Amino acid sequence: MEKFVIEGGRPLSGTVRPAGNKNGALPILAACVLTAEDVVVRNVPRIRDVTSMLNLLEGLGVSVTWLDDHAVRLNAGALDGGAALRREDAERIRASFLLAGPLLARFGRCVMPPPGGDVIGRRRLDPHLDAFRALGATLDIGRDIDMSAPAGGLQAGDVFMDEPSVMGTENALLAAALTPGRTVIGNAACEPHVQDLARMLTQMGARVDGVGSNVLTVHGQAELGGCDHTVGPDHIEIGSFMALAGVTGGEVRIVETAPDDLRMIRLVFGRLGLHSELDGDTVVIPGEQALETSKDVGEHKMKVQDGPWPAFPADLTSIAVALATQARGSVLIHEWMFENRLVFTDKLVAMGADITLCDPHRAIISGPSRLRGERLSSPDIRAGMALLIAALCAEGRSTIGNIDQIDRGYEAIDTRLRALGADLERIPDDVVVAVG
Ligand SMILES: CC(=O)N[C@H]1[C@@H](OP(=O)(O)OP(=O)(O)OC[C@H]2O[C@@H](n3ccc(=O)[nH]c3=O)[C@H](O)[C@@H]2O)O[C@H](CO)[C@@H](O)[C@@H]1O
Ligand SMILES: C=C(OP(=O)(O)O)C(=O)O
Repeated sequence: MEKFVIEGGRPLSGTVRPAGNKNGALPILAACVLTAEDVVVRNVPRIRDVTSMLNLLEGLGVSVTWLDDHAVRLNAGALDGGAALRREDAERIRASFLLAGPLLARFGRCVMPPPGGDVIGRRRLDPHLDAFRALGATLDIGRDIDMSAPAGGLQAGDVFMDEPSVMGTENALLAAALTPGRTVIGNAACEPHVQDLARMLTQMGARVDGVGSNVLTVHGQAELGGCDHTVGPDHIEIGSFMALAGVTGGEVRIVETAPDDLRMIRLVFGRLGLHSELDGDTVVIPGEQALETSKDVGEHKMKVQDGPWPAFPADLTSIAVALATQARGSVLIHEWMFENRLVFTDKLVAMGADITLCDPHRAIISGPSRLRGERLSSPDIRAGMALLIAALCAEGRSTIGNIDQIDRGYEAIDTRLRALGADLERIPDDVVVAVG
């Protein structure tokens, strides 16, 4: 195990290119199981969750060949449906469950161990299972979930999600793509990564209409072909770099973004006082901004609430909390999706932040606070990044343990932050370091 040692208080400045979207790459890699032909995926982020997904695929018999640092060729031609998912790999990531749709559609049966992922509250699988049932599957639910398609395979049909679950929609898309006929997915999620997967499936031969909306129509095929697909930029990582620039005060340029995916993030961060500009597809965060939260009409306290796309992303609420600690004024942050995501704010309080946790879903942050270096540990990917942001703007030295969590979703974050001027080192966990 390793930890980060951070000397805070330095402005970060320079240019950074976002990695490919973690939550896009995972379903896109899983989609290779749908075809016996080669699938080439480019702009793959080199993060732990991707390694876990590739281990799972290799365990099933998929051949995995790296073409360069970020491009991988996958071939699932040798699969016959006989191999089981390795339990320890499946339990490592939430996205392991994304293999259910492709396996069920191609082989008519799969046995899924419980998936892993961030422990940030209750995480339902019901929308996934409802979708498979709507396509004709029968399920035997124990600790593992054993799913079978009817004789002759899944049947195209009408799927209506009980909530716009991101991975639930992706699993429905993956299964429907290899199910001949027209499947309509209603109340679908439409995050950028869901859109990216739909575009890839279209390239493989299953046309998906309605991409970007909450009704997707999939024209599934009995066979799908290979493709060459490039994963889109990670808007959550871009939001994280924006907040980092804002709290440390340097000018940062984030190149090769998808500006349309950043509208809500720029709007909400703008209301937290963080001004950003677009220069083509580059996001520019000017340096030395005096952050100040705006008020709603009538002098009411500003509120940030996440929601399904195109609302503010749940995965950026922890980052928004860290940003708000440095803004003059106060803001209510309401993370209504996940029960435990705001629990980490006690660590920011220990650093000197003024945060009142009203209940597990709502926190009031008043700022600006002078943060001090602390001994910290990362409970999940985004809280880990929020703590890193806080440590980089704090006075003195901090350490952050359990950084496997950060490495799950952010590629070579220490190297990339050092290139922006951060004083940050990765050292073995058992080396004792004074903080403060
Ligand atoms: C690998 C991956 O892609 N993970 C992402 C995916 O997880 P995942 O696909 O698991 O998340 P879901 O969209 O299924 O649901 C998230 C949670 O919010 C609840 N919920 C969700 C939507 C809704 O309208 N009502 C509701 O109550 C669900 O019950 C669940 O507890 O989407 C989440 C929500 O954007 C992100 O935080 C995760 O990073
Ligand atoms: C919650 C997240 O990931 P996962 O769904 O993979 O646990 C995240 O990316 O913030």
